[in-house]
Amino acid sequence: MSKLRVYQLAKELGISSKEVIEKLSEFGVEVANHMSALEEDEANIIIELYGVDDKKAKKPNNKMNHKQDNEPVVEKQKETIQKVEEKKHVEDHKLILIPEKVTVKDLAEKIGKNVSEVMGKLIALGVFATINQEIDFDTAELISTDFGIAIEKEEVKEEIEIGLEQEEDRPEDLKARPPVITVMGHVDHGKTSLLDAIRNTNVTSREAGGITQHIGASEVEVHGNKIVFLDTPGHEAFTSMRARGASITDIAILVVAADDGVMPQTKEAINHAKAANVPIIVAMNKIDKPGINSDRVKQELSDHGILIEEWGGETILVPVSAKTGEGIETLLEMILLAAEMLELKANPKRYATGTVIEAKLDKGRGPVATILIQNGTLKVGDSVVAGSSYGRIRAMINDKGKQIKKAGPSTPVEILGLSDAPEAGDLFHAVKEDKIARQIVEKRKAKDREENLNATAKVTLEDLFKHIQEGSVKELNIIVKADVQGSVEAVKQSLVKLSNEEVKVKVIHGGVGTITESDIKLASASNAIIIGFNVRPSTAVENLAERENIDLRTYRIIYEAIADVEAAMKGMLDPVYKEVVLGKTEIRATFKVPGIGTIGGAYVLDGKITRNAKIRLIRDGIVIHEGEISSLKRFKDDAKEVAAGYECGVGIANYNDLKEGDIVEAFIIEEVKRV
Ligand SMILES: Nc1nc2c(ncn2[C@@H]2O[C@H](COP(=O)(O)OP(=O)(O)OP(=O)(O)O)[C@@H](O)[C@H]2O)c(=O)[nH]1
Repeated sequence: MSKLRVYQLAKELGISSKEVIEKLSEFGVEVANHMSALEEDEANIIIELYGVDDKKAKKPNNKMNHKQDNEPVVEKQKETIQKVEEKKHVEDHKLILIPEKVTVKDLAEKIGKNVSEVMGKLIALGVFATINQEIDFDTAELISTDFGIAIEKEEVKEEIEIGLEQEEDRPEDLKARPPVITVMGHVDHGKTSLLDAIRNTNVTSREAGGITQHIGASEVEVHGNKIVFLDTPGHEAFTSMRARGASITDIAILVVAADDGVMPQTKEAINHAKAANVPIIVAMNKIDKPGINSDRVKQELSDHGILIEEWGGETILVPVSAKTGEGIETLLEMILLAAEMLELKANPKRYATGTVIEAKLDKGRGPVATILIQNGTLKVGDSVVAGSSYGRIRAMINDKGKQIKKAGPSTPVEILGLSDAPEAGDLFHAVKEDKIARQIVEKRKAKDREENLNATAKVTLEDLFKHIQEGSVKELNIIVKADVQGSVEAVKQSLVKLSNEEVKVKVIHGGVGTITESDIKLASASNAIIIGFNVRPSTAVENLAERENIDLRTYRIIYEAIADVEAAMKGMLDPVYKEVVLGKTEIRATFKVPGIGTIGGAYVLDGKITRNAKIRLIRDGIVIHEGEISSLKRFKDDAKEVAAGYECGVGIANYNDLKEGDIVEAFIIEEVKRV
């Protein structure tokens, strides 16, 4: 007699595979999944527990032992079982939520481990963090997984999203929902053909021949159970959508052509599905082709961490042919079984939430979006928000092209009535009233604008040529600041003359004085670079420029600035050397030392000053001298370097006009390794 599989036994007894697996586990029998084959005595445990003569019993009966005098023993056993079940239930449902950043201490506490254990794992990863140091979620997840503990990222609710906060679902409101499937695999392995074949098995005679609306997802029905398939290529669903925080797939079908085996995109698909923690079912396609070697495919899968059930692993592999239809029925059944194990549930009673799968601007119908409802029920007339668009549902169309009035969890629907087309991966929410929807979107748009302004890729002389070639830069905006008006004018004129057919050089602002915060802001808003002559920005301004990614260059000689810009435009900029500022030191007193000259009593404000550094003397933001250090002392002793927060005596070679309040900027010249 062939061995009974878990799901077959479960079906026999009218209970779920999950229940069988759990019961077996209580009796010390661990099985991988519903496909696992059971030994006779293992199956007997369950059969005895649920009763052979009462096949459809939903609850364990106490006919384990038919002798009346053993009744108390049976009762006791049940009580044991019950306790284990309760404990397991609590453990299963306790979600450990960890924020994007977490201190080592908090992580240890949350996952119930000693700080030293957590640190040990961190060190093994090459991360030397202190107890109060923050680590990111990915690292926290690696460590927790290592302990065998699953954690989830705590979503931070932003103030602007308050209108979307909803109460937690009550357990009694949760109802089973259909699984949502993504098909992944290497190019030409048959993803599209497989989806078509699946849809074709499912076309009812009424629909056959009718025009099926393409809405980016479709529902098929197998033995009265629904399965939702997304058309989005699996990779996209896993990369762009995941990057935007959307997780829409319950199970991934990995299509592997039997005649081709595991290929680069197959590997990628495996990695994506694993990273997203989505179970995989392998559809070994094209089995109708002659001379295929399925063992080779299985071996290759195993080499990439996918061990199939037949080889003692957990992954189900179904041989199929999208061409002949062979195996499609089994594949669908396996999807349903896997879905059963996941116990997918949602609450149809709440406002709908979901994810945008596709969206476009339709000439006749306006913005049209296909959304997958993941929780709640969406009704025509509901006020909704999706990304930065909002509106009221004017009409809903299902995947069969039929207008519907409402749609529950795991339903893909096309919706009309949004203000603009949202983006794929945008989250979708129905809200109480139009006003809330509009407010949320206004706030989101304002935030986007602010972020965009900050995130615009800024032009630099280094990458100017690349931008010119790509055609993305047609104008080079420059801000010129100099110590005297004459220099400003001279630089402006020389720069403007550099304009050529591809790019026009524009000096959008020029002025006398040091480089200020408002220069940086202007550069940021107009994507300009800043050139300074004999002027230096303060540390605060320098930091701002760095934060805003502004290319800020300072020169002593006009010709050098012009030459740099010219070279950059031709793609020949070759800054073999670059200046690295070490730190700034303030002169707080001056002393005349006979035979040596003026020495400044100084305080190192930031960074450091070193004996061998070059220096620049800055007074009121203007460079008045550039040269070298002649002496650097701490008290009476010569010092090699003095760090921030310390006092020192500084002498400048061939320069005696030191004044209180002068800034000595120390720098070195480093060679730039060109990429
Ligand atoms: N013999 C045979 N050919 C198949 C089968 N499934 C797909 N094909 C063929 O394989 C080729 C690729 O199939 P597609 O469905 O376009 O593959 P895909 O993975 O969707 O390809 P991309 O969308 O380009 O990534 C087509 O020529 C199909 O006719 C099958 O089961 N048997």
